[in-house]
Amino acid sequence: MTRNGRWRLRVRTDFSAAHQLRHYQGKCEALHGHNFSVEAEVAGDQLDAKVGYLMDFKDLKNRLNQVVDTLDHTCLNDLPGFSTCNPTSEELARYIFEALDALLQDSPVRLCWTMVAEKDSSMAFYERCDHASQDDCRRGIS
Ligand SMILES: Nc1nc2c(c(=O)[nH]1)N=C([C@H](O)[C@H](O)COP(=O)(O)OP(=O)(O)OP(=O)(O)O)CN2
Ligand SMILES: [Zn+2]
Repeated sequence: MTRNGRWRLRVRTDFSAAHQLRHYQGKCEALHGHNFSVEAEVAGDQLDAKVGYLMDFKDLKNRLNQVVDTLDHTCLNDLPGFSTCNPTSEELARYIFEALDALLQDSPVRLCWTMVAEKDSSMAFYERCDHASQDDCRRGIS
């Protein structure tokens, strides 16, 4: 059967960490902590023929948690990934995107975006931006 649609899956997790924003003019320049929320969304157009899912939510969340575990209960500024850039929500979303994207190479889905929020009212997204259409966030489509 020919289909025009595709599926997207989104998973959510969180971590706690300390950070300070160098060059920030204000209280965030001092060391402080957040309970960060993290989301990741993937897309694909092939369901597993037997189970009828794109990818097991559990598997996707495990891979996201593998990345997030490298940040949990750390001082983010001390991590190698943030030696030259501030651990802002923006940089954290990019870091998580790149690490998770690598972990999804053997999977049937393509990572679309990641999101990091310090609180419910402020969040940063990092999304794929390559030659393929932004909208065609799936493998094999150019
Ligand atoms: N674009 C971004 N802006 C800010 C970031 C960031 O990562 N990206 N980060 C911070 C600090 O981490 C700061 O700790 C944020 O604290 P917060 O309590 O949210 O700041 P406010 O005092 O402005 O919060 P209220 O909503 O007023 O309570 C700052 N900006
Ligand atoms: Zn902060």
